[in-house]
Parts: sequence; C-alpha cells; structure tokens
Amino acid sequence: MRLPQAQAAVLEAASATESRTVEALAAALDESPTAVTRAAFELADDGLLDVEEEERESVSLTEEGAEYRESGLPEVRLYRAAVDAGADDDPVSMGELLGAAGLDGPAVDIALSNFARKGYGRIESGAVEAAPDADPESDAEAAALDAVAAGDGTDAPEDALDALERRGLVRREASTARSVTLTDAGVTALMEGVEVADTVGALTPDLLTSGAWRDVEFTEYNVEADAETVHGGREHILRQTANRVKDVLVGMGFQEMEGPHVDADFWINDALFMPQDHPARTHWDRFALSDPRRIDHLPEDLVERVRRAHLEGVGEDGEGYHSPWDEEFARALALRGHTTSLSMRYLSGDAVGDLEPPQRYFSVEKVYRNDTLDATHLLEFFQIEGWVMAEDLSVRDLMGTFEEFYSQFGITDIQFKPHYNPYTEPSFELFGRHPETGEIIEIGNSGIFRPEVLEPLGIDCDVMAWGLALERLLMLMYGFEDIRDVHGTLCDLDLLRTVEVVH
Ligand SMILES: N[C@@H](Cc1ccccc1)C(=O)O
Repeated sequence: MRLPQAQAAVLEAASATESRTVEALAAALDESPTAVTRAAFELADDGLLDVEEEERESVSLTEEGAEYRESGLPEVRLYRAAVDAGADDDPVSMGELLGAAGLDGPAVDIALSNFARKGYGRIESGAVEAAPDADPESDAEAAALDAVAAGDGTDAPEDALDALERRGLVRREASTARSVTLTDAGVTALMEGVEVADTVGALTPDLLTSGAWRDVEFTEYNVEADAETVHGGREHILRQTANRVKDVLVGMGFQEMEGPHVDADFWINDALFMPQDHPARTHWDRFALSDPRRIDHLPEDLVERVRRAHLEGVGEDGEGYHSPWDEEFARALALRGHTTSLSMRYLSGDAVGDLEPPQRYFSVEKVYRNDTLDATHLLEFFQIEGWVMAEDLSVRDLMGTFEEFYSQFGITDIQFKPHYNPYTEPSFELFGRHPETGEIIEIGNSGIFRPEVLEPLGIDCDVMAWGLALERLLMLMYGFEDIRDVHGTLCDLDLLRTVEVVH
C-alpha cells in the first residue's frame, strides 16, 4: 500500500495492542501534533486506525497560585501568626499580626476575607481572635494547590478547585485528547508492506519559490475524513441582529442618526422636559464624567426655550415645574442613559438642520445605566431608538409601526401597557412573550412627544417615538434566558460559535 509520508509514519508508529496519544506520536516522529492528527483522521477514514477522543480537563497554577504555594495562603499565614501571638486566648491587634505574617498590599484583603470564611477566627474592631481548634494543616485549598502543582489537580475535590479558580489561583482548561490504535486492517496493511508515496501533502513557500510545485505530485485531499474543529471569526450575534434591525428600519423608510455616547444632560434630559430633580437624574443612576465635566457648546436660543418650558410650561394655560432650572446642571456630561438624546439633537435641527415633516429616523446604539446586573439587566445595552414626525399621528400609528417592525422578526404577539414618561403623553410600554419560559418581558417604551418637548424644539406637528431594547429582542428571537450568556465577561463562547441564525 502506498501512503503519503505522514500517514505511513503514523501507521508504523501506532500499535494494535496499546493506544498511543497524538502527542506521544508527534514527539516520537518529530512532527507537529496537527500533522499527526490530520494523518490519523485520514487513516481512520480508510479503516486502518481507530481514533479515540476524550474531553480532558487540565488544571494549572496561575502566577499568584504558584506564589502562595511557596509562601502559604495569606489566610493560613495570618492564622499561624495569630496562634503564635496567642490570639487563640486573647485577641491580638491586626497590625501586629500582619507584620508578623509578612502580609502587605493586596494580600491583606485576601487574608482577611478568607480568614473568617474558613473558620480560622473572627476579626472585630481591628483585633483578631483565632479559633483554637482550626487546623491549617488540613486546609482543603492549600492541599488542592499542592495537588495541582504535583500534576494531579483533576483529582482534587471539586469545591476546593472551584474556590481556587474563583480566587484566580488556578486555571482550568478543557481540551480534547486523541489517541490511536491500529485496526486489523491497519495491521494487515503493515504486514503487506507500506510504501511512502512520493507525494506532497501541503504547498510550502519553498515549493512555490523554487517552482518545484510544477513537477511534484500532490496528495489527494480526503474531504470526508474527520478533522479538528477550527473556529473562524464570526459576526457576534448581537451585531448581526443590530444590523438586521437597521436593514428592517431602512426598509421601512427610516434614516440613521448618529451622535455622542457622552452627552450633556441638556440633550439627555432637559430637552425631554425631565425635571432637574427627577430621581433618575441623581448620581445613582447615571455615569457622570469628571473630566471634562461640562459641555461648552449648547444652542443658546434652545436653552432659553427649554428653560422657560421647565419653569412655566408651554401654551396659554401651560404648567411648568415652577422649580429652579440651572443651566450649569444641564451642561454636566454623562454617558447617555438612552439614545433619546440623539432624537433631541436631530429634532432640534442641531444635527442635520431643520426638518420638515414627514420624517423617520432611527439609531441602534449603546446606552449606559447604573443598574444592578442580573439575567435581564446589563450596565450597557443597545437601544433601538426611533421617531416619526408627521401631521396628525395617533396611537394607532405607533402600535401599527411596532407590529410591522416586530413581525419582521417573527414576533406577532406584542402587548401594550399604558405608561408614564415625563416627555410623552400618551406613553406605552411594550411587552413580548419569552419563547422558552412563557414569561411576559418588557421590550420597550414609547409614546407621543408632549408639547413641552416639541414647542421649544420649534416643531408644530406630531412626533411619535420609542426606545426598544435590542438584547430583549434577541431573547425573544433566540430564547436566551440570561443576557450574560450573550455578552459580557461570562458569555458562553460555545453558544456564540454554534448558535444558528434566526431568519
Ligand atoms: N427613552 C425611553 C424610550 C422612549 C423614547 C422616546 C419616547 C418614549 C420613550 C427609554 O429609554 O426607556
């Protein structure tokens, strides 16, 4: 039998009685593991070799983990120092113990937070009390560190490894281990004799520059042989969906807005008739900038008209807030909490000049909120902002627009709930049903801008507007239950690699 060089070598190095790992073969043959793997898969496809795959976990120490294995875990060092100083009888001052244990910098916090957790004692008003019966010799995490260093970390107790991983002291990686054994057909082939075919398996720079590629014989590709999975780059599903949303809205006659992520409160709130003492304008909810702290340029006339609307309202029997309105407050810079700031910039004429009805604009852009992270909230997310400016708009137009928009994503059962926004009247929240849990989740907020918003902007027709959450749309389309699977530091790479595009 004639085989390409790599396959012949792997066949000869494999054994019928003992399975050999790809790594061992690669070392013995002085070949790369990738070349051996490829040859093994090709031989397997011809029935000459069995390839066995095993998912393995490997555990290794991080730099910090190695350091603590040398010097002891900070909490263990604190405990030993405490017992030496008699803290198992009487509390001893922490400063003294830290010195004795040689702990400083970040190790101090680490020692303190793990000391109590592991039952080594208590720390109260700066004094340490050591638990007399604690036993640092049987510290499970220290033992697991030793096991990992000795190379048999995968045998260490799972909860100790979990704790070490959370502390950043060990790294756990999954890998696929492949090993091969000769099949009967492989043994027969070897006995009958294997010749190395004089073929070239891969084009090299040498072959190209010397021109030798013209004369050599190339190995046939076996496109049916199994192969290692190579994950190429791929558009993130969130970006993919954002682009689809843009296409849909452009298809519905909308133009795209763009503008700053950091903006003046004037554009984010004041132009929207949000009172300056509104709870959402406190430092709790927004990410304020300290440098630069304020915007230099605001259109003066507009500032004056917005100020008057806040104080007195608009129209003959208008009602304002009658509370002070501070221009400096309006100039403060923050990361935008919604993209309605862009709508204000466009509607005011500031972005692209004065606009005559009818007009339709949208953006699919990031917004930032100081929320508590959970399955449906992130500190930053994408908002699908949009507005339509026309004579005589009604709630029907608003609902119809959403029905048309969401139906393009296969979502046909959205629900509306009356809502309150300082800047729209009437206002509606939108809800959709989660395809997996059946739960009704909020997907957006909308309304028709109030005269108090439109009049200062110099607009005398109707404007309906909305902000929809892109991530929530994604949840409805794909059935994701935890938004952190899709983005953020904990996202599930496997899911992102394999998720199918929904059409
Ligand atoms: N800004 C609102 C959405 C919205 C935009 C425009 C009009 C009405 C509502 C939000 O972030 O929830």
